[in-house]
Amino acid sequence: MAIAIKGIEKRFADAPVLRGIDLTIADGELVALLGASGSGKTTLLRILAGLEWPQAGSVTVDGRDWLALEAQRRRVGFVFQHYALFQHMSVRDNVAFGLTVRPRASRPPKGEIRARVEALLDLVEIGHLANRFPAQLSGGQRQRVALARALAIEPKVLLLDEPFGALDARIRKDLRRWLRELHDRLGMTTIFVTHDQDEAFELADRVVIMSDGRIEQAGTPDEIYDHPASPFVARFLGGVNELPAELAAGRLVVPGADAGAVTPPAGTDGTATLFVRPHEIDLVADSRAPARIRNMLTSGPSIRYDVDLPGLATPVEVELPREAARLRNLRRGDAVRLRLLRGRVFSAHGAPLPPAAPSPERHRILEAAL
Ligand SMILES: Nc1ncnc2c1ncn2[C@@H]1O[C@H](COP(=O)(O)OP(=O)(O)OP(=O)(O)O)[C@@H](O)[C@H]1O
Repeated sequence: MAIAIKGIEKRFADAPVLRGIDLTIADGELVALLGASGSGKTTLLRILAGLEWPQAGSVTVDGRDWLALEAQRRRVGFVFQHYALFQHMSVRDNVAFGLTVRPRASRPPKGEIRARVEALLDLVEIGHLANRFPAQLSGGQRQRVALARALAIEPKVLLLDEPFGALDARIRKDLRRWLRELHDRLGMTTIFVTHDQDEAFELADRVVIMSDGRIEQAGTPDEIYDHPASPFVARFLGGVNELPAELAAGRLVVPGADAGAVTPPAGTDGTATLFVRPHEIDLVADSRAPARIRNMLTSGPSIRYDVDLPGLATPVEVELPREAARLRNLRRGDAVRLRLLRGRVFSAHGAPLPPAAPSPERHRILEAAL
């Protein structure tokens, strides 16, 4: 089902929680809502589920006005972080619940319910646990039961609110992969809320970054990683250096660093900020350079350097692959030139500046660095 959300506004006792949400989700898409606590993710999900109503805006699903439909008629599967399984019911009965409580006219016959539940338990790989009770299951197993229960009504849209939030990191990773495969097999439109950036980027076709009731950016993981739309998104993704820069006559100047490889943005001259990730910087020993290595530490397959650049309060973080670091043979206290290989430029008032066409100089520098 394709979902079109337009101009959704929601206030709780005059406190705005959603401030004009516009989002279109394609049929069969897997979308992650990612954002800090309180940014409105759960509220948006609850509006889609029919558990909350907005003060303004519309939601249409395959062209149908969803806000006019009661929750039960939306055919939505919903899984919360704190999966409320019925403790007194077996796994089998929990999964069958949504079907057995249907009005007689739309309730499938008993035999069909049984067959559907067996098939679902197999699908989520817990057929052998059908007779157990929730208290006899691990967290990951309970989560699978909750998903099977949500899938039993053959939802057209699956909404997951931090579905793996309460589980430990390793199980989360396994369940992530499993959920992606399940989604691809069943092909329904799925929206899930998460705090976890890795989870959103690994699992979703598209990630929607929310902040303070607004969508900051919606895009594929690559689009968001490579082209953050605002300093907020660039910072939210984390692990980025912010270097003061100047744009002058089509050139990007970063004091104390060599920015020749960064595509200078087209736009007006003036002050800007370059957002550059640690692995997008190379270091070259240069006794005349103003930057100094303050610290270095081994971090798995790479070496991380803290580099002091005059005028900057915090050191610039640089990450080189081990082999490159060995060739550079740098030590603490060495003077180095920072060669910026890539980066995103935002003007002083925060707007991203569109990149200009790649220059031959950029190609030359990038080739030399690789
Ligand atoms: N029923 C309610 N009554 C009043 N305020 C509410 C209600 N539900 C949510 N809020 C407020 O709305 C804001 C957004 O909450 P929401 O749960 O949508 O955020 P979230 O992004 O999902 O956060 P989290 O990641 O912590 O779950 C919060 O400030 C919250 O306190």
